[in-house]
Amino acid sequence: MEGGGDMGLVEWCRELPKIELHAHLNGSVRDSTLLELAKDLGEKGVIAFADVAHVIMKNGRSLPECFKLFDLYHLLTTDHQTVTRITKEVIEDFAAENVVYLELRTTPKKNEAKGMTKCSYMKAVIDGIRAVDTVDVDFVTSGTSNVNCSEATPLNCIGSPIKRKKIYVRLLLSIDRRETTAAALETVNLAMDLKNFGVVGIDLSGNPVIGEWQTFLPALKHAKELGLPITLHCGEVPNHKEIQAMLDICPQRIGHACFLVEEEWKRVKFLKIPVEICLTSNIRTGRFSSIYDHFFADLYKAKHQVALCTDDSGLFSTTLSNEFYLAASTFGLNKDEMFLLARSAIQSTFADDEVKHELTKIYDDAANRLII
Ligand SMILES: CNc1ncnc2c1ncn2[C@@H]1O[C@H](COP(=O)(O)O)[C@@H](O)[C@H]1O
Ligand SMILES: [Zn+2]
Repeated sequence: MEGGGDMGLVEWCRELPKIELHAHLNGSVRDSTLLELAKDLGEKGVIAFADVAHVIMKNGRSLPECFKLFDLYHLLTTDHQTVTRITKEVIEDFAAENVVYLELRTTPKKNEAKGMTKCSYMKAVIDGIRAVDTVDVDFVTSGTSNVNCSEATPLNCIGSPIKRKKIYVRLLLSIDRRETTAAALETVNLAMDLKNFGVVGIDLSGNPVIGEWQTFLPALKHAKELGLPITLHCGEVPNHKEIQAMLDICPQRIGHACFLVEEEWKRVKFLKIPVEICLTSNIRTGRFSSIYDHFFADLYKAKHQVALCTDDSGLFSTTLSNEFYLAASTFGLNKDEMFLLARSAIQSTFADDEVKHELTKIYDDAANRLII
């Protein structure tokens, strides 16, 4: 290791300014919060707390188990007040790990029983961003917005604008693979309405064995036409027809890419599509029996643009610092290389040039401390 003084690798990975590009809001909730929420619902007789607590604390989950768990998470978290709370906590947790730029993704949800629309869900998320108090947040990209949403409080009336910069938070709106074309289109239109509230793109996620590509395609095409960047959960299962179709629309990034075969990798490399890599998630869900088999090393050697990410830091009990440590210790990267890897994610963000410039300055400042 060349720099960073006597700092041990764990501490160094934590100190390193990091950029998180693939984090699902509900997958990033603290276990302690989930347990507290489950206890509340248990006392109200809505769920059996003992069964739920056991599931929340379990380690190592298959991909189908993860999606069952998300249904439970959503039962616990999907009311306005709780959405606001978890958003606040998740941002504070990322900031505590020295994440300097967070692209947080979430699926806007309708829940008639709670009087929730996709728009009011997002308003609750935005309230959560504004409620962060352990760090300063750069979030609002512009002062006003035309939100065609029938909320009592228009989004452009929520609280005061920008605080002093510390962590940049931007949002991606996720389309869940269970959704209809109409619901997916609604999400894209909402993203467009919220561009002035930190929304920078669209994600496609959810259980990869559910849903047809043709269902999402009109919404993704619409996003493209509107100039909204897209990232896709691509190749989480070996569905090669869908992988081809996904690459055909040239997304700005892809996530996971676990089951891509050589021809598909050739296309990803040719198209220079950055890949969001979630090591712990891929191992925990059983895609790779050993981390040494992970394709990270191949992409890294090929100098293909990659970003280390957590996916679901709560669900998989990880942090972005831990993901960097894992990469360094497994693939033998030194501190200089890790620093450049972290910094290189700037180009893959969906942020505007001004933010990219600010992030570059953050890394320039940190370089003296961490690698010289
Ligand atoms: C394990 N790998 C994964 N693959 C695919 N989709 C995933 C995922 N992890 C999370 N999600 C998606 O994110 C939602 C939870 O956050 P939000 O409710 O949107 O905040 C899940 O319901 C799923 O649709
Ligand atoms: Zn994901």
